[in-house]
Amino acid sequence: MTYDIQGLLAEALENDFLVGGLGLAALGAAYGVLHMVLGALWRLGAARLWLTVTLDNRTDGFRHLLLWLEETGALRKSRRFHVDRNAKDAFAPAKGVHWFRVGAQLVRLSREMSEKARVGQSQRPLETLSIQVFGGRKAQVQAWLARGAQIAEAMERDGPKLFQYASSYWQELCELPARPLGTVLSVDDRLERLLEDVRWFYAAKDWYVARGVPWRRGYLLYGPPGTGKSSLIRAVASELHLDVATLDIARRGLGDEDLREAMAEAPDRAILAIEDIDAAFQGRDPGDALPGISFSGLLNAIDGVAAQEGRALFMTTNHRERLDPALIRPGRADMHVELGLVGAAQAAQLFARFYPERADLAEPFAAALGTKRFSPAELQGWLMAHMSDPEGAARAEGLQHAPMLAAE
Ligand SMILES: Nc1ncnc2c1ncn2[C@@H]1O[C@H](COP(=O)(O)OP(=O)(O)OP(=O)(O)O)[C@@H](O)[C@H]1O
Repeated sequence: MTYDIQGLLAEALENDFLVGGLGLAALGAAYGVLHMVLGALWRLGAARLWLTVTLDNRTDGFRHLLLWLEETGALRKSRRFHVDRNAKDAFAPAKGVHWFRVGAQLVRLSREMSEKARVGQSQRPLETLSIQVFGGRKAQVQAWLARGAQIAEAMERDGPKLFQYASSYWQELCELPARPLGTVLSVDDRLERLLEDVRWFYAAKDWYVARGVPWRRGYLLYGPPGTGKSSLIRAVASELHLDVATLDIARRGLGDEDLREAMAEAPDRAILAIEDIDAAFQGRDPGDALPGISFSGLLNAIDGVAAQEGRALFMTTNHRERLDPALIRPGRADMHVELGLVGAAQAAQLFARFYPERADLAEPFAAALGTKRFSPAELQGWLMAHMSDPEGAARAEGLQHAPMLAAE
C-alpha cells in the first residue's frame, strides 16, 4: 500500500500539468491570504489615519457641512454640482465622490442619495454625506460644522449683529435691521462697486496667499456728516451676511494695548469699523503720547489686524484732509469712497421711498430743490418732519432748516 502511494506520488510529480496546477492553487491561496492580511492592515490603518464623519439630511450638521464647504471654496475645481436649497448659492457637491484639500490635508467627500428612503414631511430622499479627513481630528470637523452653523444662523437672521468693544471684551449690543444697499443714496454706482470689492475680498483668500500678501483689506469712507458712512457699513454687512464690530477709539480709558487686543479679538465674520477716526487725534500731534491711544499705537493695531485672516476694516471720517497720510495709505486703507451731498435726483428717490402712495409728488419735490445739494440725513429729517403732509414736504419751503420747537 505504502509502495502504491509512493508510486502514485512519484508518478504524479512527473506529471507537469498536475504539478503546475498544484503550484497555481498554492499561489492562489497565498494571494488570498496576502489579500486578506493587507485588507485587514489597510482597514486598521485607514481607521487610524482617516477620520470619518457621516451625516444625513435629517440633521442640521448636513446643511452646516454644505455651507462650510461652499465658504471654503474647496470644491471650486469640481465639475459636478447638485442644485441644492441647503447651500447658500444653491450649488452643492453632486452625488458621488469628491477629493479635495483643506490646507495641506487630503479630504474625501462622498454624497449618497437614496430614492427609496424618504425623510421629512416633504418626503425628500434620504441623503448622506461622508467626509473623510486624512490625519484628521474630531475637533477639526467639529469646528467646520460650527462655522457652517454660524453661516446658517447669519442667513436666517434679518440683519447683522452689532458688537461694541466694552473695556475688555466685545459686547453684543443688538441685531440691526437688514439694510439693503439700494436704500443708501449715492450719485453714481460707487456703492455697488464697493460692495463688489468687499465681496471679492472675502472670497480671495487664495489670491492673497499666492502673492504672499496678508489677507486683509481696509476701506476709508469719507464725507460730510449725515451722508451715509455708517449706513453704508451696515448695508455692506447686511448684503454679505456679516456682523459689525465698532470701535470707539476716542473713548476715555482706551490705551494702545486695549486697542491692539480689541482689534485682534474682534468677533469672527464681523466687519471691524472705526468711526470718526480723526476724532481721537483732534488737535493732537500724531506723535503725541497723551492719555489714551497714541498714533503709532493705532497704526500698529491696524497692521496687527493683518494677523487675523480675512478681516475687512472700515474707517470713517468727516475730514479726510486732516488724516495723516500714513494712516490711509494702501495697505491700511486700500479703497477710499467718498460719500457726498446729493441733488434733486436722489432726493426724488428718497421721497418716493417715504411716500410710496404719493410717488407722483417726487418730481415736483425734485423741481422745488433745483440745483441745491443736501446731505441725505437733512432730506430724511425733512421728510420725517412731514410724515403726514406729503404736499407740504414736496413744496420744500424752508428745507435746510431743521424743524425747531422753541420754548415760549
Ligand atoms: N446716503 C444715504 N442714503 C440714505 N440715507 C442716508 C444716507 N446718508 C444718511 N442717511 C440717513 O441719515 C442718517 C444718518 O446717516 P449716517 O449715520 O449713516 O451718516 P454718517 O455719514 O455716518 O454721519 P456722521 O458722519 O455724522 O456719523 C441715517 O438715518 C441714514 O439713514
